Amino acid sequence: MTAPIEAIEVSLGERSYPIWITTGLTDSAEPSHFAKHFQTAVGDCTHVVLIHDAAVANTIARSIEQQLAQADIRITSITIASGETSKSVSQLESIWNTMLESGTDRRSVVVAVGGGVVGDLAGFAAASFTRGLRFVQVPTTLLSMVDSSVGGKTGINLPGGKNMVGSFWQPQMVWIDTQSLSTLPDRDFISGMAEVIKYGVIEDADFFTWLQTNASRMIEKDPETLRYAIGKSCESKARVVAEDERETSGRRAILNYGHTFAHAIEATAGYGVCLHGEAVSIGMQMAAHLAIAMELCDPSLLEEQTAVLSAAKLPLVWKDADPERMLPVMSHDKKVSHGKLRFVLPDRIGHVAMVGDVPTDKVIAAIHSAHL
Ligand SMILES: NC(=O)c1ccc[n+]([C@@H]2O[C@H](COP(=O)([O-])OP(=O)(O)OC[C@H]3O[C@@H](n4cnc5c(N)ncnc54)[C@H](O)[C@@H]3O)[C@@H](O)[C@H]2O)c1
Ligand SMILES: O=C(O)C(=O)C[C@@H](O)[C@H](O)[C@H](O)COP(=O)(O)O
Ligand SMILES: [Zn+2]
Repeated sequence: MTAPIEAIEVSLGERSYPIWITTGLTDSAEPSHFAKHFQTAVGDCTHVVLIHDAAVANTIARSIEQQLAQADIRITSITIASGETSKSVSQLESIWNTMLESGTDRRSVVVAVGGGVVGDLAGFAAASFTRGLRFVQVPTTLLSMVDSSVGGKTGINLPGGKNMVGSFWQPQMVWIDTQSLSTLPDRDFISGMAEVIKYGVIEDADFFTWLQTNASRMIEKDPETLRYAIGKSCESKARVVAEDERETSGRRAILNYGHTFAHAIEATAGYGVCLHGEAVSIGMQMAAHLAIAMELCDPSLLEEQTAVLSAAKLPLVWKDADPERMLPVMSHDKKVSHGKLRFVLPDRIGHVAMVGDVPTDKVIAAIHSAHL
């Protein structure tokens, strides 16, 4: 039997915070759980800007609003239209204006309720309004529970590049209630599986072995299996972020495995056409092909990765993969150093390295390898 609530610490000195993992406690008979943990994490608070995805407006966002109101906290509620196109300059400007009109001040707290889109957008609104407000993440998709709510990367997209404007801004607490996954569409759930599998390939070979048996059980949403995988993923992310909060030493860049290709797929397809996790799955395949071409790893790594991604029903190829369109977008990748692309490539399951000086013809071949 899983404990009703578990905590994982993100250890960042004075910016440390807890990730709480529960199943059903947000809506439980004793409805003060969220409010109690919220008040412990943020301290004094009389005003919350509750930024939530339209898809959860009548479920978890409403429960949280009611609990905060019962604790005598004034709420300014902002609903965000579902989908990647909301991570935009115009949506951010609209949030800033609502914050201004509603009397948001430096003691206000932003609470983000939704998937990675709302978390990244609301996090950047919190980081930028009056130069920084406290904020809390309440992730409601698998992807946001295992990845985007943890670690403090916030931001928005530009048409020519993913996450091009943003900041590192850590939350005060992450509140995961796995019960909210019951309403998540299958396609979005499966998209999140790519980031779960990523942890196995980049830094946790034992977790990868576990996924070889359990990935298919996860997509059946078996509750115990899900809780275990969410916990392992959060531990993995917290470990890496604690070692390199702002991606300065290079350690944190391992979390970008597959993303140089993935972000170019998302931008060239048009945001929202290929979901982030779908693009990460295809990008991991391209990266594994590239690692083999660079003689960094054995071809069996690609076979094992393909098997687990397939068990999770993730896509492995992209019908419109076009190097001519993708390479210019890839040149804006945040790992580019002195004008040169660098890739996170695996040398064995559970270990990756940052590799520069990759010949362009090999990159083009890797893109073609995952072209339908
Ligand atoms: N900051 C980071 O470290 C980080 C990490 C990984 C990904 N990301 C970003 O996260 C975004 C992707 O996040 P995502 O996969 O959560 O997508 P998302 O936020 O677009 O959510 C996916 C879909 O699920 C809906 N939804 C959300 N919660 C729901 C629920 N409980 N029930 C029913 N529907 C629900 C949303 O309306 C949306 O249509 C991308 O922009 C990506 O770049 C950021
Ligand atoms: O937290 C990180 O660091 C990551 O790289 C996690 C990624 O899954 C995530 O998609 C992130 O937003 C990508 O960051 P970017 O710096 O390449 O925009
Ligand atoms: Zn990602």
